[in-house]
Amino acid sequence: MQPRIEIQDLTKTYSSRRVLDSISLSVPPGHITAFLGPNGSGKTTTLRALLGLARPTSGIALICGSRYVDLPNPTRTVGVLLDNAGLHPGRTARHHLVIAALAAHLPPARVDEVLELVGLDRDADRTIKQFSLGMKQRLGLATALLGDPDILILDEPTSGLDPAGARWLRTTLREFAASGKSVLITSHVLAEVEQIADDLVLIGRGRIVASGPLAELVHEESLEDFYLNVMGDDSVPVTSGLKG
Ligand SMILES: Nc1ncnc2c1ncn2[C@@H]1O[C@H](COP(=O)(O)OP(=O)(O)OP(=O)(O)O)[C@@H](O)[C@H]1O
Repeated sequence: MQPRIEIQDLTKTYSSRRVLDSISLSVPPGHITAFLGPNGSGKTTTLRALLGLARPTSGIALICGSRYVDLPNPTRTVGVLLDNAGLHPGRTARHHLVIAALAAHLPPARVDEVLELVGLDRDADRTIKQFSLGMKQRLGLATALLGDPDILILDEPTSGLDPAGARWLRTTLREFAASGKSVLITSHVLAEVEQIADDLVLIGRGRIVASGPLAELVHEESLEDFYLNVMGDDSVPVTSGLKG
């Protein structure tokens, strides 16, 4: 079966600094893959390369066998939550989603559906500048779900979500995967990841350091213990260490 997401030997350098070093990973249908690693290890850069937002120095990054830019209906294929930089503070949530739906040739009725799905229906007509971090995150998720895609690519989706929101997201992603759809998610909240991920890919300083099914990689210990063991010194920021 063709992987929904396939990255092979992806390398990215910024001004001769190699931030991704021959990254490979794949996400099959029906799987939730968690892409984990310390701050600055290369997760967002990998997602940006996959989404055509950063040009790979070498290697390939494909969605359903195509580069993102070559997908005929990107919004219907893949829903993306990267950061919430695209949210205009003066627009209402509904206005933001209507514009996104029009741009993607999606039926406007879908806007009310996703507002309800993420629990923002009662706040739909408030401006985004009045939104809390978690509400912006819910709106970002609503935007990702607009096209009813087969794939979700979510960069730290739980950040800012309250416990009810985090539980809603877990349930939504599990149902999404159970229906044969695929998720690639980054997160630093390992207790959340432990509850939903099928597969893990760990990256440290631009290199894959472990990958495989969660159930095969993590046995007796917690995911946090596994992660910290695998990462070793890579999990400690280079500049840390207060001198006493
Ligand atoms: N546009 C850029 N120009 C130069 N360096 C960059 C650029 N974007 C990212 N980097 C560098 O690439 C490395 C990987 O960054 P990236 O944002 O991918 O990390 P991350 O794993 O997503 O981190 P975090 O967990 O903090 O979000 C970092 O050293 C970062 O400084």
